[in-house]
Amino acid sequence: MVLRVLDQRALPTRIRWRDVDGAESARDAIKTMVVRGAPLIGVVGAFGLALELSRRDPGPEAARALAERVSSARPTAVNLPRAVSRVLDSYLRGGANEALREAESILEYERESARMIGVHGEQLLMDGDVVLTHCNAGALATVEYGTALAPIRVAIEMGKRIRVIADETRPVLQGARLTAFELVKDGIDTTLISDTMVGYAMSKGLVNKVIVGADRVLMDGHVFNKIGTYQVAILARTHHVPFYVAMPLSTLDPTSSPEDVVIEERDPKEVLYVRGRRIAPRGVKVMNPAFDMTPPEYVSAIITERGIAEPPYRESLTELLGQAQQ
Ligand SMILES: CSC[C@H]1O[C@H](OP(=O)(O)O)[C@H](O)[C@@H]1O
Repeated sequence: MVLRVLDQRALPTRIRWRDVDGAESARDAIKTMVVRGAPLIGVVGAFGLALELSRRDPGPEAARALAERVSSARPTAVNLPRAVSRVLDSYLRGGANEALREAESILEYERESARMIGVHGEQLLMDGDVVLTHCNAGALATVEYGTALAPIRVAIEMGKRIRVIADETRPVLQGARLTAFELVKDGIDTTLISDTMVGYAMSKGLVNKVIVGADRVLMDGHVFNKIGTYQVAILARTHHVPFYVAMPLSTLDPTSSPEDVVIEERDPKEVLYVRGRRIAPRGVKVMNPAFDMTPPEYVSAIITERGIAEPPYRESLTELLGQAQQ
């Protein structure tokens, strides 16, 4: 048995599939961003580990080592280690079949969470709104509805006229390549802008709301998301545009402090090249942090599958988490 995943590095110009049949192929698919997006890498990591455990039944020590290989593929999104840990615990507790059942349960959880984020988040959108989004937090980052794109999809399903502005999201271009791909395919009115145009669009009153996804959210509302999110949040605050974060509770990290979170530094080539063409001279230095942190004071509300959390976030997120654990 294998998990067939869409190679997102080839989108939007080519549809290319890749098989994940174990821990190493899952690690490689996640690390090289064949698949990306916090919930989706959790799902792929879970299945990669579960498929290997069900094929080899390697025993506890080897299983722990395999889990570590998958969990360490990317450091920032909390969904990955959480999902892998759930599969490992299931294997240690109940064997290989239990591990596969846990992976399937994680998939179903993310599918239903995405839909419910849409149902709750839709209430924040008004007919005629133009919603700006950053990076890709759609079906290609999760399962089906997405997170940031879920309220947009549900609002449109309910008859609201919603238009989207997607920024390109350098350097990996998830906005231009993935969000635009998804929304055009769905027939949703979408305008692509470069990252440098966000301030201009807001200054001209072209943006009514912002919704972004998340890779890790702390209990006090610090949001770790794609690089560039922080500056979108600052601009939204400056222009009095509500800035919403959409995330399943699987992305909530109840224990870490901001200084504990590792911001992934990716290959400088992602900045030096665009689709294989070099755009900067040899010898230039490069920074390539894949994520940044947005402090809670810039976050208008956090949309989850259990409802909408409003400041102060420690109280509201604790309440929603408590409901989820009942
Ligand atoms: C719904 S999680 C999507 C989240 O993941 C993206 O990062 P990457 O493309 O590097 O996996 C980005 O931060 C999105 O908001």
